[in-house]
This record gives sequence, C-alpha cells and structure tokens, in this order.
Amino acid sequence: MPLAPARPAKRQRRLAPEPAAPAVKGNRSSASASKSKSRLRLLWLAVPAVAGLAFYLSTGRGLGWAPEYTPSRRDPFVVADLPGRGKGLVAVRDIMQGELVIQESPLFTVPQSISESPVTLISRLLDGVSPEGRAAFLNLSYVHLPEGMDLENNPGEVALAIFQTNAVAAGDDRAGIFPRMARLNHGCSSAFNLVYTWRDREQQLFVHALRNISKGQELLTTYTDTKRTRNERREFLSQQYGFTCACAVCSLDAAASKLSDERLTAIARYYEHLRSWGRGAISGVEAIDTINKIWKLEDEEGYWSERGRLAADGAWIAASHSDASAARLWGRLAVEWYTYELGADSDLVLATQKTVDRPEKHRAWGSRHQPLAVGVPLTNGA
Ligand SMILES: C[S@@+](CC[C@H](N)C(=O)[O-])C[C@H]1O[C@@H](n2cnc3c(N)ncnc32)[C@H](O)[C@@H]1O
Repeated sequence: MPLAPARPAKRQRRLAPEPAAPAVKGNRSSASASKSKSRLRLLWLAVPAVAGLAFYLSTGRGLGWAPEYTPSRRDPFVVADLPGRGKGLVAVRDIMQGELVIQESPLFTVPQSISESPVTLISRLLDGVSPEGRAAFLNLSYVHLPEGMDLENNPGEVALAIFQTNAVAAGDDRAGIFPRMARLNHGCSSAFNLVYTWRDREQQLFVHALRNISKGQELLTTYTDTKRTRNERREFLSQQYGFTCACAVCSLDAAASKLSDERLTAIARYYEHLRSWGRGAISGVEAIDTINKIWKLEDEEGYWSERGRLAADGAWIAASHSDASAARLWGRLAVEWYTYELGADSDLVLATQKTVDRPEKHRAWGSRHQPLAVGVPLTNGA
C-alpha cells in the first residue's frame, strides 16, 4: 500500500514524452490528492492530522541530548543555531554555482508502500542503524507531535515525527533520512540556493549549489513548489512544517511581494500552457515561445530551479519537429543547467550531451511529422 511521500528530490529522470510533465520537485501536499487510495496512506497522514486536532508545535525542536552529526572537515559549511529557525547550515567559504555541497548515504529508507504500522516500521529500521546514526536521527528536529506525547512514553511517535519532518525522496518509490542534508532550512523562489537529487547509480543524495553562495550565507533548499503566491506558500509550510516562512522573498514589502506573486503565478500558468503541447493543443513554435517566456520571467524573479528540465523540454520539442539546430542549442542549455543542478557526471547530463552531439538520435526525433523551425533559446546562456 502507498505511503505518503516525503519531499521529493530533483530526480534524474528520463526525458518526458510530454514537456513539463509532473514537477521534479514536489511536496507532501501531493499526498492529499491520492489520499483515498489506501488505508495505510491515511494512517501516515493521520499523524499530522491528529496533531492538528491538538496543537502543532510552532517551531521545530530536537531532543537535545544526542550528539550532532559531525560535519566532515572538507564541508564548506557548519551547522549553526539560527534565531527562529532552529539549526541550519551556514557557508564557511564562498561556494560556486554547480559545486557539490553534500553527498550523503541514507541512514535508512522506507518504501512508499508498507504493510505494517509506520511507527513500528520506523522503530524497527532505527534498531538496525549504528549508535551514531541513531543519535544523529534522534537529534533532528520535528514538528506535529500530538500534545501530551514525549520521548519517554511515546518513542515510536517521536521517531515518526522526526521522520516526517526530515525525510526526502530517495528514488521514485522510497523516502530516506539524510542527517546532514536534514539540517537545511527552506527558502522560496529566489531565496533557496541548493537543489538536491537522488542518484540511483550511487544510491546517494547529491546536493548542488544552484547559484554562487558567499561565505556566511545560510544554505537553503526548498521544501515545496514555490511557484505560488506568498500566502499559499506560507499556508502550506505552516501546516506541513510548522513555521511561518520569513525568507528573503516572503519578507519583501507589499509592492515587491505582489510583483513576485504575479511573476510566480504567471510562470506556473505558462508551465500549464507548455504541457498542452503534449496533447497537440499548441504548436511547437508556441511551445518554444512559452519556454522563452518562462525563462525571462524566471530571470526577473531570480527563480533558477528546474532549468535543466525546461531546456531539455525545448530540445524535445525541437527534436520532435526535426529541427536539429534548435535541438542542439536547447540541448546545450540543458547540459549547462543539469550540470549545475545534478553534477557534470550525472546520467541526465550524459544523456543530454548526446542530443547536442547527434540531435537526430533523440528519441523524439521526427515524432511530430511536420518539420518545423521551432525557435531557439533567447537567453544569454545559449
Ligand atoms: C528539515 S528541518 C530543517 C532543520 C531544522 N531547522 C533543525 O533545526 O534541524 C525542518 C524544520 O526546520 C524549520 N525551518 C525550516 N525552514 C525554516 C524557515 N525558513 N524559517 C523558520 N523555520 C524553518 C521548521 O521548524 C521545519 O519544520
């Protein structure tokens, strides 16, 4: 039976048969959509729901008695106490766009489908973890523990709350705990500076710098699809993670925030429009024009995530209309951004490079029978 998904990582996925199909980064709200699918999923969802009937803890808190997971000497960050945000990671030197910041194996992973109680499952898996790993897990923060429960009397429920606050996707159908990565706090649109991805080949989570980060800056990832308004984002984050987001974007003054909301809403709308190319509702030229509009709006917003995927969609559309030169240019752009997001040696970079070298070998090549000059990237990166 399916289990409510944790925060999905940016997955290394095959190019979609339809542009901009399901988001690479999602959120736990996606669980609600398929809520009714199984009793077990409901059981997972029931934990925060029960907590909701009592009181959500307003801030994350750790158990405080276990040692911190020791960062390696080569890490470009330290774990720091940050006012109002619990612990977080802060850069101890400048970090370059595309740099690998964390590469981490999971303490344990759980499948999305389980046949036993989540509390029993997490407790059993924890028993199999080393004492250091267990201590690191128990030191992580958590929210949504029903009132009146505590570690002494309800260790299983506390472990489950820790899991639910910190788990991220480890592949398509598992979620895992990564104690170092778990210290990353959240930022919206232009505020987050790291993206993470699960790599099947290495069976590890890779976290890369999406933009240049200066020494002293906090490292931030994003917990949700931030292409929505400030109020919508805040509501989701408050419900799921128990905090009111005050990142740089959420802290903009009213006028600037309104502009940001408008841009993000328009970006989401254009993504929807782009998707309709897959069912033949818009032409290849209009689809490419839409990608260029998204790119421009994202430049204005400072929203840089998912650009590898967006450019790869451009290559897909160009290839499907047998437009080799556009496919090559979009492919180049995809390689550039996948390299930042996923690493130069990732499967997607290697696969996309093949489109640059031999566009006519793309699996979508000629699938839209009508050859068409669809349009090229209108960005400086091209
Ligand atoms: C995965 S943990 C992140 C690390 C956590 N701060 C800690 O001390 O271990 C998620 C929790 O961190 C806190 N958090 C994350 N991002 C935040 C933000 N932008 N503002 C305030 N609290 C945040 C929330 O309590 C959230 O439930």
